[in-house]
Amino acid sequence: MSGLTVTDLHAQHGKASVLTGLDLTVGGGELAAVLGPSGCGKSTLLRIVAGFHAAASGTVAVGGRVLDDGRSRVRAEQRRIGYVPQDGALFPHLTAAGNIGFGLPRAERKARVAELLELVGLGGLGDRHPHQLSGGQQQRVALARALAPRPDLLLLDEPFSALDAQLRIELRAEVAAALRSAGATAVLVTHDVDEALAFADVVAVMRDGRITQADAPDTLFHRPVDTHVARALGEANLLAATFADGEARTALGTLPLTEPQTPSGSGTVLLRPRQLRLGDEGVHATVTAVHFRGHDHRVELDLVADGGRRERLVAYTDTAPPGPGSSVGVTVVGAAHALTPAGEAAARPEAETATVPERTVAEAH
Ligand SMILES: Nc1ncnc2c1ncn2[C@@H]1O[C@H](COP(=O)(O)OP(=O)(O)OP(=O)(O)O)[C@@H](O)[C@H]1O
Repeated sequence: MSGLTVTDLHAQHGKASVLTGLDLTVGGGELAAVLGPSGCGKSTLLRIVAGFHAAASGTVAVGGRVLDDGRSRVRAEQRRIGYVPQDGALFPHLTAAGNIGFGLPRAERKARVAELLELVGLGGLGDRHPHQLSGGQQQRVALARALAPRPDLLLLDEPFSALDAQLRIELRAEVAAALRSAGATAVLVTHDVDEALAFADVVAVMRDGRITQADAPDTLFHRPVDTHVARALGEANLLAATFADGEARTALGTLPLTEPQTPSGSGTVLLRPRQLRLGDEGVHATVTAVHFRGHDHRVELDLVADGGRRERLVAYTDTAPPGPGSSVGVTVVGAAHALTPAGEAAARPEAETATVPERTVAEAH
């Protein structure tokens, strides 16, 4: 199994800089997701790794073999990299089996195609043409075709984006399972946070042409390096705080910190909406809005802190909360995560971090 190492990668489209010093490491056999908004350069990154676009500088290596160093490049067809585009791009005149077997040596073709059809859950459908398959089935064929020549690395460019919500959820789990059983190293790019968290061992958050943080999904969600990553992973309560002795003083009281070694000073803490419990206990806040979402309620709250400062909060509750205008007690479950000015500066060395982060609830993705 081969890992991917991208170092200080810079890339341009014409005069526009798209990647500006991107680093990414994916271990052999690991599934990684690169998460970022539309237009941030995710496809450009994949296209450079695949060999369809040239790096301006930096290096791309797979299994220790340098494929592009900004000066010389290994040709795309010699890279042993599979690529699954958004729309699958199957050959319409070939059957599913014909698509998967295309380019394979004749001697092993039949057995390998049968094996792959099983792997992606399409046993028995090899004789169908793409127009006789559903969108999800077509994407499975595209995946099987990319895996067929046993690539060192598989690249998936938002391969589920054309599918409806339920199918996306099912297919991404199946694809992740198929890739794990094939022992593949894979990089998925997506703007869908649920997809990234559900699919990958390592999620890399992209911003301004670089990776801001790459970590296990749970670490990214609960211990982001800065407010941008905190918001990129889902709704975030970001409260003003002062830190001392491993605790944070906030408008919701004094809270333990995820990292007790946090230096004394002031900054912001992150609390996820599920960390807020509503009831009779705790600091009282005013309910400003309640949205019923089927599986839970999303509750917006207004809290007036010492000195008259307002904190807007969001909580997710299983039971129906009191309606807008009511007063409700808020208690915190678990530890708060400190986002210190020093931590923010380290995550974004060239960004301006002197500004106080907005203390509002992040927009839902
Ligand atoms: N061939 C091209 N010529 C000029 N500019 C391009 C080209 N391809 C992409 N760009 C620009 O480069 C930037 C990054 O594009 P890219 O497709 O890599 O983003 P992305 O994150 O994959 O977006 P999406 O999620 O919408 O696919 C965008 O501003 C885009 O307009």
